[in-house]
Amino acid sequence: MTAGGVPFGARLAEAVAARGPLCAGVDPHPGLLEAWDLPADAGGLEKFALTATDTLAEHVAVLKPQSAFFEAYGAAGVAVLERVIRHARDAGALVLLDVKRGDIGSTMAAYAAAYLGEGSPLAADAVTVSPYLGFGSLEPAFAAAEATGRGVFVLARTSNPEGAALQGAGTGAGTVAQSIVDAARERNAGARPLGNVGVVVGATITPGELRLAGLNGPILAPGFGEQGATADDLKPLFGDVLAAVLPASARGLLKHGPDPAALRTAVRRTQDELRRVIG
Ligand SMILES: O=c1ccn([C@@H]2O[C@H](COP(=O)(O)O)[C@@H](O)[C@H]2O)c(=O)[nH]1
Repeated sequence: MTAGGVPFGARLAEAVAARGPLCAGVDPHPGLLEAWDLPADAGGLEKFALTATDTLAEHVAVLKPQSAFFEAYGAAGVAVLERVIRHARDAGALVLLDVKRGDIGSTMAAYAAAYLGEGSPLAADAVTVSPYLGFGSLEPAFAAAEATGRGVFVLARTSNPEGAALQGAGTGAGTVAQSIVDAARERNAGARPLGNVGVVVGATITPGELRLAGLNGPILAPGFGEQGATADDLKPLFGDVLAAVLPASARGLLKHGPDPAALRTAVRRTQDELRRVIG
């Protein structure tokens, strides 16, 4: 166990208690770079990502860089991502790297080493993973997370409308999405205060689609903000497990930049809205 010897679930609970549940996305969209009057090159990416990180990270429990927008600039983009991870952690935020990786076990072990391995330049506090090759294929990521005090968020029912047909498809035990939640619940059994296997459930989905009670793990809820979900949607959707929810917003915050004061105001306003419903 590394990361100070404290498991991810405990570190997350402490961060949320101190800073609230908002997960701020750092998504350097080309459209946002343009809106911030920055060039669509590695220099523009660096200015955007570090301004966003240095402004937001000290105010939120979790910062979620979207790897795709960094990878788009090749090695220079990945170098910026490494700096974003370091800056965010130095500011006291937990870093949830949104990479959505998933592969056969032997390859998954290499992804786990890259994103969850102690000393890796891209190691974050947690990553998103895709269970499309089977929940069990993610075992190397679960093992690495357990060994290093990090977390894994498994896609269950995503926020995009195209996810519904596949993830809502029935199996003997219910839907595909439900089977992912149930498998995560098993892995988190007995952990206190929260296990280190989270699920991704979009804040945009219909209430009642999933049974989340007893998950005993964190729930990343993207779709909050620019994709249309609001703070008032959270209670009907997550009910008794609301305290474990991390509502995630990227564009909804970042569109207020590049002025750091305006970004901070947007974060505070969003945190106040969440406090009203989550407490
Ligand atoms: O179900 C999912 C899983 C991940 N995402 C990611 O979250 C952000 C959302 O950005 P917004 O600007 O707040 O819409 C983005 O990085 C997605 O890849 C998601 O939206 N839905």
